[in-house]
Amino acid sequence: MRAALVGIDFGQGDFAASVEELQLLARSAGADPVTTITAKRSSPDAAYFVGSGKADEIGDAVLDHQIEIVIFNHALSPAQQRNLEKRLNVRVLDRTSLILDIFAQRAKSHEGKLQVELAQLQHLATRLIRGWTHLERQKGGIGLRGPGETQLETDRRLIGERVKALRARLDKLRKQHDTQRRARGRSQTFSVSLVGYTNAGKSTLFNAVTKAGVYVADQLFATLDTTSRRVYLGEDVGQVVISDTVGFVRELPHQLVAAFRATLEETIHADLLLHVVDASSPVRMEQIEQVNLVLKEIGADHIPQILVWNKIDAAGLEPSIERDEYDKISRVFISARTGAGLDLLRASIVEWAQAAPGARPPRPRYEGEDSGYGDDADDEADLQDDDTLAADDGEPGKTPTITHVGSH
Ligand SMILES: Nc1nc2c(ncn2[C@@H]2O[C@H](COP(=O)(O)OP(=O)(O)OP(=O)(O)O)[C@@H](O)[C@H]2O)c(=O)[nH]1
Ligand SMILES: [Mg+2]
Repeated sequence: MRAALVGIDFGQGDFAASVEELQLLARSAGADPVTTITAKRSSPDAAYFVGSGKADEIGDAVLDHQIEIVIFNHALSPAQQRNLEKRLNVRVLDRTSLILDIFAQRAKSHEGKLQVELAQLQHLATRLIRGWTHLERQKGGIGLRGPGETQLETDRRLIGERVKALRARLDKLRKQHDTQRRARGRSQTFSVSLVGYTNAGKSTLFNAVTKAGVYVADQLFATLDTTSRRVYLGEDVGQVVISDTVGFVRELPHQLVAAFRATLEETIHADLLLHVVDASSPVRMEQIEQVNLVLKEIGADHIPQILVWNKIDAAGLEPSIERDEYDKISRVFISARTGAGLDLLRASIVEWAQAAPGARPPRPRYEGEDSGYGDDADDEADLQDDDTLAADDGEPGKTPTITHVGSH
């Protein structure tokens, strides 16, 4: 789908990087960005977000390039979106809707799909004006409208009912997960969660560590569900559980953060976070900050972190480890792609696992077992197949054991 991108520079942050990110977001959603229109403003225009001269310029671009969709790098009010669609005669999408759309395409687990639908409906409910008949058609239409209801009232009621039903189902799933987690909590496997900005290289690192073959792509939000594997880290600590998670992004729609709290539950209950950073990105510091904001929002900011500076091959850095005695954060410089520095990272995880309260006595080592990362098929044996935690419907034998040992 041929798309025109619109980014307005309000003089905050790295504007070029944010436009570049919008291009990647648009491509991730399956759009083909053929032109990008930018402007500088001090504040958004109430009616069109951009000024009317700029709106005309966008209109010309729509005609010149046979644009089918215009994507704004900002949150638009329902009125702005409507006004723009009328003036440009083409579909207009804002940043929130774009991200919701990508999530909708990527969601694989039952729970993930419910979460995305809930977020989409909540977003839609705020911009429901009239003539929205999607749900009605789905349900069969005629006979659905209550007596004396307008179309708008019917739509509102249908959305409200669906939101309620989705919430109830997600609540039930969450309770199941809690029960499972409590049951698993008795055995004390140290758990590690990979977190970080989208595209930082979390899944690549997860694969390098576990050889799991998780989907890696130069796309935003390639991973939506939480996947976990056991990894043997040597005699001293035995097995740990490592989880790969959904990436974070600047201005992650609020509904999505809330909706994915359940998916991120493994993160909230982890003993240690590996905060993966794209060391080659010019906006890495801003990304670290954004990730920490989301961690705070989901209640995971108390968990100790190792900052994993990834992609050192692209950044021209050497593998190394830095310890900050003051803020207790270690920084490990690695390349998930080339494997450089993975030994340092491993040593760092082992250190944390050993220091954890309730660190368990080591599991006996099997004959011929290698202490390297997931080198031994046996390490993954009981988690090999379908061990996506988010989609886990309760097979205790197959699920990793998670212990919440609190902050260190
Ligand atoms: N040069 C270089 N590229 C890397 C490295 N690690 C990952 N990449 C690339 O970065 C891109 C994103 O990698 P992913 O592992 O999918 O990133 P992610 O953090 O899981 O992304 P989401 O799941 O979308 O949040 C891919 O094109 C990887 O090949 C690295 O160490 N060096
Ligand atoms: Mg990923």
